[in-house]
Amino acid sequence: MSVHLNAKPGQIAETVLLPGDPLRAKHIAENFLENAEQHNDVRGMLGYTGTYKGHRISVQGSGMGIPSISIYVNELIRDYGCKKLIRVGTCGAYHEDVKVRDVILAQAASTDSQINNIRFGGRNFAPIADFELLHQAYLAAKRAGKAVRVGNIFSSDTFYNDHPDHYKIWAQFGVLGVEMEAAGLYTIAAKYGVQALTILTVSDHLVTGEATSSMERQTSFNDMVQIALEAAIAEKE
Ligand SMILES: O=P(O)(O)O[C@H]1O[C@H](CO)[C@@H](O)[C@H]1O
Ligand SMILES: O=c1cc[nH]c(=O)[nH]1
Repeated sequence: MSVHLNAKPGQIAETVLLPGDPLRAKHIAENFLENAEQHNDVRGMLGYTGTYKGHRISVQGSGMGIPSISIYVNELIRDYGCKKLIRVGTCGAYHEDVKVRDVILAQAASTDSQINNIRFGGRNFAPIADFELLHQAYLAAKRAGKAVRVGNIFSSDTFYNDHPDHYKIWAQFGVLGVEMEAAGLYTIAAKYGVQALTILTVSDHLVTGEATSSMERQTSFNDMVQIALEAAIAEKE
């Protein structure tokens, strides 16, 4: 047990998929894992553990924003010994050639969060994905014939921004889209020397205004989950 997880010792696998939405965790457990059992219900942040192709995998809701995912990632690593953390989230796209429902592998995460500014005394840390996981996710996508984009994304502290045009400077520097957690996940994984990756499905578009429904964000985007699971179980090359 930890402060925000009531799983018993050993109930959470070393590999954990992390959707922000706890109901997406339930959807993944019910549709992708075998013999899935719920391991967490604290604060309704559902978590499950089952198997995928014979490998033990957990899926744990992480909530929205860097403060929330940081709580779960700290406890998963420190209290449950988790070693491979793959966020499966949604994002807004910054470029016209990145389409709604496209999948993005987040190679790095820029941010406006002040957490790392405080942590590193005003100097900049570059939060990056684990290369092996990124590589395996890319290969898994290729094998499945799914096109993916790989690049920098923006982990924002706000969903509703008072300066909606601010995204354009990130777009100009090649950042593919916006979500709210990856920079926190990558930083904490680096601190503890564990593997982390963020895989995102584009749920809405800042340029075109196109958007998916909240139900689709909860229950679909299966390509991303498949890629995450295949990357999670891939043997190191
Ligand atoms: O769909 P999830 O994984 O929650 O990710 C995105 O969706 C939420 C905002 O709607 C934020 O958490 C953002 O990062
Ligand atoms: O954080 C997010 C997630 C999806 N879409 C956005 O615009 N922002």
